[in-house]
Amino acid sequence: MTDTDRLITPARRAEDADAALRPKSLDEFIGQQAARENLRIFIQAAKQRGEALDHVLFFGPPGLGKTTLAQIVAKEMGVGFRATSGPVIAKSGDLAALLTNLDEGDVLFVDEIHRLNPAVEEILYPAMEDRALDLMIGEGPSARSVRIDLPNFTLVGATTRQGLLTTPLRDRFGIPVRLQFYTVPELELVVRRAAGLLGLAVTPEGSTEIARRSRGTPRIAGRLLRRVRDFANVANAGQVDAKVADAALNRLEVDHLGLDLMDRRYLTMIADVYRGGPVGVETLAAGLSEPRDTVEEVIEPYLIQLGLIARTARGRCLNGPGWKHLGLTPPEGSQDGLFD
Ligand SMILES: Nc1ncnc2c1ncn2[C@@H]1O[C@H](COP(=O)(O)OP(=O)(O)OP(=O)(O)O)[C@@H](O)[C@H]1O
Ligand SMILES: [Mg+2]
Repeated sequence: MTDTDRLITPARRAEDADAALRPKSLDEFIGQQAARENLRIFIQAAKQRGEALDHVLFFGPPGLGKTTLAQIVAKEMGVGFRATSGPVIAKSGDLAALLTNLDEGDVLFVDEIHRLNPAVEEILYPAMEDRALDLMIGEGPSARSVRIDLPNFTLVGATTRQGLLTTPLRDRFGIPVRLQFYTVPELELVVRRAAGLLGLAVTPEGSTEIARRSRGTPRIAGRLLRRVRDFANVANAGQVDAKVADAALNRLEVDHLGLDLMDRRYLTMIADVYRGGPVGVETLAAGLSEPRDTVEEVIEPYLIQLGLIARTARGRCLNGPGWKHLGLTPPEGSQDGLFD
């Protein structure tokens, strides 16, 4: 099983008919209250001054709403939205073409901005700072640089790996926004809103059950809701209540915390093979046959959020709640007590 095969992966999957469920305005956007309130003020101020919004960087785990917010920023500013992504921009010329084709005030959205190649990134610095493009014309001794003015634009970057951004790039974003995992009550609202859009009847207990198992992630909430709907339809259940949701999610092997087989393999490996740790992430990744990135970006953040494991300088450790979730008791002398 690779990560993208998992029902509960936060990564995009083909089945995520994202467009239909995507909130279209700041008012419609659920949760991330601090980020939302700040954005609202910055947008209002920029509009009052008749300026483009300062450059915005959204960072945080997959599926929390970075792309959605980027689109909302453009909508709320009343400007055009152009989207691209780090790995797609191969040459500096590609970026130059994108930038010179922007209209005044436009949002240029660069997804996975930590994956820009360094030559392309160089072009971005003067573009962000002075809204200008420095192009080299000719080669050798006769080469000269010409400066082309760009329209005022807003760069909106998104990344799951803020730590991989170079400092000069990170420093050029006036508005850095960290997205947080959603609380269960927030995810209940996400589920109810999505159910409304899908024309599906869900009881409050049904939405709680789905929300609790959605790993703090609206993308997963939407996906689980669609799967639960399939079970409900086939079972001729008039509405999704806690029982219908629970039965469906158990069948899908998503447990009551939202963990699946991969998470349990990860936890079990630390418990059984490494007596609760500490164990290095490389070792765990090798044992699970998963890339280290997947382990760090996809599997661990939610387990840490739940307090089941801890990342320490010496490696990963299973915490008390982690042992408990597996139905095991920590061996004598394990690291457990430290992280309870
Ligand atoms: N605040 C929210 N309220 C309701 N639905 C949301 C919210 N945030 C995200 N969603 C839903 O979750 C889906 C995933 O969001 P989005 O694509 O913006 O995540 P992302 O952070 O860009 O993920 P990735 O890192 O994979 O690009 C959206 O299609 C949307 O339906
Ligand atoms: Mg995205």
